[in-house]
Amino acid sequence: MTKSSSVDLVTQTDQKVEQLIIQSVKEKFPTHRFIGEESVAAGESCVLTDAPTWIIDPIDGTTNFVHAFPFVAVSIGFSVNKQVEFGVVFSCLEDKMFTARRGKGAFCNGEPLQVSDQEDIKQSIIATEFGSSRDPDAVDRIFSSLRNVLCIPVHGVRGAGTAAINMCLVASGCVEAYYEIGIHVWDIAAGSLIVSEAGGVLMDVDGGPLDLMSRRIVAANSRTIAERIVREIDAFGPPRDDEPLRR
Ligand SMILES: O=P([O-])([O-])O[C@@H]1[C@@H](O)[C@H](O)[C@@H](O)[C@H](O)[C@@H]1O
Ligand SMILES: [Mg+2]
Ligand SMILES: [Mg+2]
Repeated sequence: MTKSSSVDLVTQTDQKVEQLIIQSVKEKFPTHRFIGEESVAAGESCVLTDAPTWIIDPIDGTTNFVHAFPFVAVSIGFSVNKQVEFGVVFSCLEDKMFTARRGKGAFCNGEPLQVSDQEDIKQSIIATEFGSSRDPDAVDRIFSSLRNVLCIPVHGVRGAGTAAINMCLVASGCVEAYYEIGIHVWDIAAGSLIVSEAGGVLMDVDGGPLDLMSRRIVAANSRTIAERIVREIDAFGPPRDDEPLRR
């Protein structure tokens, strides 16, 4: 089925996985709150409060899932006082479980993760996505930023088709940075902690501090690389996740 547009997909599997996660967590933590992609699509509110909150993307990479393009993930972040305390991204087909707890490091299948130490953007690979907007003005701006980044020049630009896995690629040192405009809080909550606990940095595409609800992110191995990318991005602002009339 489709949601906000003909290219914004959802399957029964997305909905079932989200229900399964929420039901099983609720049994143990009945007072906790949830922000789940498919619950929000069904009309639930999407406001991040100070209360303990599970932020869930049941399938990150639904378009990949529908087409059998082999990168999909389950992403779960847990926040208290609007700060992510732990994050888990399971890259299902790679069978890789990425985990991070604030102040305790990031891991893949139990092995510690460390971002790349490459500080020369010209020796870097950058990950990004085209997103699910097909509004011509937004697409022009995404392409203009992409052209600017590619022509720095960088070694390459890649995209796995899932924000969560792109962020785990930053944490693993396979790419130096990931940026995107148009993602949602459930795409990045877990991945943001995994990147920072692997030694990386997070910022808004305008160089300010990351705002999980702003639908914009730069996640990089270093401030140098992040700020260099920020210089090339045409930063526009889609409706925020916590804006009541965003859908
Ligand atoms: O919808 P979904 O498959 O959970 O999540 C998707 C992301 O992971 C993808 O990388 C991004 O470009 C899309 O805008 C969308 O947010
Ligand atoms: Mg997603
Ligand atoms: Mg999803």
